[in-house]
Amino acid sequence: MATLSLHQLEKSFPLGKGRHRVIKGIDLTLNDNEFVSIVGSSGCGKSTLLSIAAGLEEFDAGDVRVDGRSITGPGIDRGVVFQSYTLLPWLTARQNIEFALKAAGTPGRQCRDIAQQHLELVKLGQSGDSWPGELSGGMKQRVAIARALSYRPKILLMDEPFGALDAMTRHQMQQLLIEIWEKHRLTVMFVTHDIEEAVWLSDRIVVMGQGVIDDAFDVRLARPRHEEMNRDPEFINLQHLVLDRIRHPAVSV
Ligand SMILES: Nc1ncnc2c1ncn2[C@@H]1O[C@H](COP(=O)(O)OP(=O)(O)OP(=O)(O)O)[C@@H](O)[C@H]1O
Repeated sequence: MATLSLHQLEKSFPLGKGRHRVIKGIDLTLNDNEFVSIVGSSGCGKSTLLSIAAGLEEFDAGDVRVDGRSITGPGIDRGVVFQSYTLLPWLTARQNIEFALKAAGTPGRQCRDIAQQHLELVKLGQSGDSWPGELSGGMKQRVAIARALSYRPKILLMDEPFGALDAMTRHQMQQLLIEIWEKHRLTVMFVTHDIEEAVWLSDRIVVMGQGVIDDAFDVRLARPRHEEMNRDPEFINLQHLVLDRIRHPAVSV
């Protein structure tokens, strides 16, 4: 069970002599095991919202709850993956995961086994001794996902995780993510600029306007999803609806 709920969230940054209100009273709940993508034009506040949910960014007012409990900072109930790989270059792939496990309080003797299990989960079972500099972008991002999942969070927060990857690798990573999501019953918040990716992956797509939730669309395509689905009229129609909403916001702010 893992629900993530944001209530009346407010966030502003200093700007000149005043403040720039970036999140304006957002209410959003991600249900247990739900895959929710957040899309919206550049600068509308997607990353800020995700960072607040991760506990990495403070907020001015409102409440963030995991299973009903207010959070005040990062926690092992939430795993986070960013676009930049954020691996420590002086540690091997396995050591990067072990480092996170130790920080999460896992007894030292268990760390190696858990790290190996998670390398296998992301199909890098043979690459544990590689240095980040020896890995491709897709492999680095798989290590970052393994690391985020290693301490068994029920919520995964991902900010443009595949944005830096080529189309083929990106597609492989999307498939891997869906496999992991189905196996581990995760609740996922996924920020992306790619509407096709959002439709392909999600149960629900939330469109942000400037600091607000502008609209939301349920994705009613059957699972498991497969490549040919992007020719399905429902898939294409939904892509157009989402794009249209980004271009023509419903909520004026
Ligand atoms: N640390 C900060 N200090 C000041 N302003 C910030 C800070 N972080 C974000 N902002 C501002 O907050 C607004 C929202 O930024 P945010 O990165 O959340 O948007 P985004 O929707 O994720 O954008 P993009 O799609 O381009 O990544 C922007 O106007 C940005 O300039």
